[in-house]
Amino acid sequence: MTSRVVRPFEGRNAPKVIDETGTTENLALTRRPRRNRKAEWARRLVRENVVTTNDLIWPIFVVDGHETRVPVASMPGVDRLSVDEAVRAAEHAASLSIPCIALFPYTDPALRDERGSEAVNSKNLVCRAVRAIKAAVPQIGVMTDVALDPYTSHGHDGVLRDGEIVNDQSVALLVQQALVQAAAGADIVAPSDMMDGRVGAIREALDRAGMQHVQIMAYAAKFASAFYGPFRDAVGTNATLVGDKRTYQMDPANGDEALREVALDLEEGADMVMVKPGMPYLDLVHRVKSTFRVPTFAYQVSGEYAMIEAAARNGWIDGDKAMMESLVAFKRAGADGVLTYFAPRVAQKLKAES
Ligand SMILES: NCc1[nH]cc(CCC(=O)O)c1CC(=O)O
Ligand SMILES: [Mg+2]
Repeated sequence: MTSRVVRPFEGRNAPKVIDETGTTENLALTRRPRRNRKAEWARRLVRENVVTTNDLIWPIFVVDGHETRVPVASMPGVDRLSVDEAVRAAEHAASLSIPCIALFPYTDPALRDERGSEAVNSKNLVCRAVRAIKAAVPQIGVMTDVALDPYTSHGHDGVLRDGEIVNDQSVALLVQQALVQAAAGADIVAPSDMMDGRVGAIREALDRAGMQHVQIMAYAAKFASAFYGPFRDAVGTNATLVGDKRTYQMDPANGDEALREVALDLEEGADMVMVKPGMPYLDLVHRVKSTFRVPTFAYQVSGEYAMIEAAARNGWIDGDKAMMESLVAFKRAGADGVLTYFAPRVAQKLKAES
């Protein structure tokens, strides 16, 4: 062995070079953490967290058309799917045992208006997709996004009046939107708009309409983030968005406030809560889970996906390994599940390894 002690150091455990070949005395270590890492079987034995297919929610973009797949340039590997293709994707997800998919529409620009009226049209693209998917693949969970941004001419999640996103008037529309989605067959409605009081209002309206079984996943701690850029390409809101969303989405500097937001949504009846984005906010995934002990989800958002894919496609990181590492990090932080564009790839990989 040619290993040598380079820097001299003293103490009980100092290894002494005992001959000119560089051989040393063993350190008198009681604890050697490396023992538990000595082989793959040993690492498997002490592994604290695992990613399973049960942890995955797959976000899917839908678009008008027939047998149509429109690539999202800023999300390599992700396409917008026409309803028939979305049904095929749902079948694929079910065959991989992915428990749930989440639908996001690219709304025809001609249908976008000041109030986002298309959001409450019971025959809109998302409602049609939900009906088709639930008819063909009833065993998969379908989640819909409650927010006006893909439907408004200004790209905001609520109603814009005199330069302000007006809260209570927005909530009234969001309630109608959640109702048409639930009536179409959505299993989970997921308000991502960050208006105050919308969870309670939606819960009450669903219950009054006899839809007590419809779950609410609240985007409870959602931040005004630069990591949503590619998503806004996918749903066409980069083109429409006027200004930014900082009067309703949270300031990335705040952590305690996220706990207050989560507490409110739980009081109002949220069944599950979400932290979004994911990786830059793992501290909050951990704090939310350890504070409330409720089903807690993280959204690995479009920009996170795009960063990993861009680096991988440049040969700068190993994409598959980075994907799995990012997902186990969510589990380690305490997430019960992750919304991720990688879902089918992860499920495929887990299936191949089992
Ligand atoms: N209500 C909009 C919405 N729902 C999910 C995302 C982002 C998801 C992603 O980036 O993957 C956004 C973007 C936004 O708030 O502008
Ligand atoms: Mg809130």
